[in-house]
Amino acid sequence: MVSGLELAHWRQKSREVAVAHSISPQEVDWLLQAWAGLTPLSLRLETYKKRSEIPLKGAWDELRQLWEKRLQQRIPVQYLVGETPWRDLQLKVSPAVLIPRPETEMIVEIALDRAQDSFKAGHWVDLGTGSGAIALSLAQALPEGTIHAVDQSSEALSIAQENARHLGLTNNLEFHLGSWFSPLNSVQGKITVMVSNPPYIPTATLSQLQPEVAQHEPKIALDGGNDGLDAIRHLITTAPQFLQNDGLWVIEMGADQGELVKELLTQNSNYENIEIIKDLAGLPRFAVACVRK
Ligand SMILES: C[S@@+](CC[C@H](N)C(=O)[O-])C[C@H]1O[C@@H](n2cnc3c(N)ncnc32)[C@H](O)[C@@H]1O
Repeated sequence: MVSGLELAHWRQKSREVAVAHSISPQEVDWLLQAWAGLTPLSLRLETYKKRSEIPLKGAWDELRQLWEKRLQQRIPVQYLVGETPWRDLQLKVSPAVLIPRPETEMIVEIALDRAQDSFKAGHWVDLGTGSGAIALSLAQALPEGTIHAVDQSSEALSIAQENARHLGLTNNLEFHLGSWFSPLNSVQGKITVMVSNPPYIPTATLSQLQPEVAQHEPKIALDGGNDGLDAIRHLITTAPQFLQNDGLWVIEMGADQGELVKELLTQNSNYENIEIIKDLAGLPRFAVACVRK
């Protein structure tokens, strides 16, 4: 237990320290939401200040230690609290999975918008599912469909499965351990939509990323090989064998990879209706194509 006033004082000080460390002060509030159960509204209006006692999830000292860890070890706050909001889901995360990014949220709408109505009851795949963010959103939106969530990391797949159980989204979701399409022989040629946010950062760039990413997020989720396009090339080459004729191919990529990805798709005679789509920041972020065989 802690008083509202004490918490407000700590919050104010910590927000200042965050700015001095080039960390968003918003992160203090995320910690307080998770640790003290405060709502974004009560934080914004500071109504929590009037409360004489606020129950905490753990010890008051532990919260302060977590914040010190955030500052000194540059551990992302989402790993410290073990969860993150994404779209309308609250997802468990651990250092075994990439923290799902806000810019990825759009990929779900892109796939749902462009999929023909008849695809909605078909087989959808989320390749490199990580925390399960994309697959779970699809499972929620497509009760008639079957969503196959694939990852090469067994630890990541366990987190995705835990998220599915916790959110009650297990009915139309299947989990597969393995590399890209390789565990999906049973649906070969029958997949209606492939969605993937694969690793796409060039290996040499990894060490230049901010410490929160470079030191704490899983390398398998980030490293896209020499030019960052290893996984994307593989998905372009193998998808036509696994997707049905007319099937939809959707990926997220690096903001500077749009032209290259478009060229790779254009060079492959199995793709048409190639489209590069910008994210909310106006950066080319998604590639969509239709498989024609
Ligand atoms: C950029 S993360 C995306 C995670 C999640 N889909 C998201 O958007 O937050 C890439 C994911 O691909 C997985 N991955 C890397 N190589 C893979 C492979 N060969 N086969 C399947 N998954 C792979 C990683 O483990 C990681 O979970």
